[in-house]
Amino acid sequence: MSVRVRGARVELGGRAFLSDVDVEVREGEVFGLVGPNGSGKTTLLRALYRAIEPTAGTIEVAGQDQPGRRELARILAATVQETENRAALTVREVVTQGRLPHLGLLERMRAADRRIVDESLRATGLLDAAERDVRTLSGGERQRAAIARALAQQPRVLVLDEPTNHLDLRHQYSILRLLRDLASDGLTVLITLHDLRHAAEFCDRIVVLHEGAVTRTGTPTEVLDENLLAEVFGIRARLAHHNGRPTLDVDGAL
Ligand SMILES: Nc1ncnc2c1ncn2[C@@H]1O[C@H](COP(=O)(O)OP(=O)(O)OP(=O)(O)O)[C@@H](O)[C@H]1O
Repeated sequence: MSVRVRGARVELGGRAFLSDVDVEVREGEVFGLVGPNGSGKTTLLRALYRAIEPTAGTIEVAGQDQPGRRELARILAATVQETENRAALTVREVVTQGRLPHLGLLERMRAADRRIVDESLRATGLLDAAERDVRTLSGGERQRAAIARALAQQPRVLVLDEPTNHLDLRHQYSILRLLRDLASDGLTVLITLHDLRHAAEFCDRIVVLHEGAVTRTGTPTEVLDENLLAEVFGIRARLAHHNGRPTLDVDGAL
C-alpha cells in the first residue's frame, strides 16, 4: 500500500474537520478524493504532506510510518496553493526547485537533473514558456508549472489538489491523461477533483468525503449512484456506462 491513512482525526481551532478517516491508496493507481465544498479534501491532503499534524491516527507513505520532512520530500510531491510563487523566478527555475530534495547541501545540478526538468516542462506543455517570469503566467499555466515542479521531484507518490483547476478543456484532458500514463509506469497518484465526470473517467478508485468523514470508497462504478449524488453532492443526475465506466448526465441542483 503506497499511502495508508488510519483513523485520522484533524482538529483546527479546537473543532474536528476530519474524523476517523481511513484511506488506502495502492501503488500505481490514480486515486480520486471527491466531496462537496468544505468536506475536508484539502485538509486530508495537508495532513498527508505534513502541513498539519493529525490529532489522532497514523499516516504511512510508501511504507514509511511518519517519515521526516526531508525524507518525505524525496518520496512525495504535492501541489499546494500555499507554495505559490511570488518571487521573480522563471518557469524553469520554479520547476528546478523540484530537484532540491535530491541534491546534497551545496551540490550542483547535474546533466541528469536538467534533463528531468526539461522532461517535466515538456510533459506539461511548458517548454516554450520555460524562460518566462512565473508571475506573468495565466492561472492555467501557473497550475501546469506547479505540476511540472512536482513531476521534477520524481516522487513515488504525487498529490495534486484540483489539478484541472484553471485549465481549459484540452489541458484538463492532457493533464489527466498524463497522470494515467504516469500511474501505468508505477507512480501513485492522489488527486482531488470536483468534476465527478473526470473522477469516473480517469480514477481507478475514489473516496467520497462528506462532512469530514469517509462515506464510500471503491471503483467509480462501485461508488457513484444516484442516491449518493443526491445525498452528498445535492445534484440530480442520471448514470449510464461507457467502456465499463460510469458517465454522468447532470439534470441540476436539488
Ligand atoms: N486553518 C483552518 N482553520 C479553521 N477552519 C479551517 C481551516 N482550514 C480549513 N478549515 C475548514 O475545514 C473544512 C474543510 O476544509 P477543506 O479545505 O479541507 O475542504 P475541501 O473539501 O477541500 O473544500 P473545497 O472543495 O471547497 O476546496 C471547511 O469547513 C474549512 O472552512
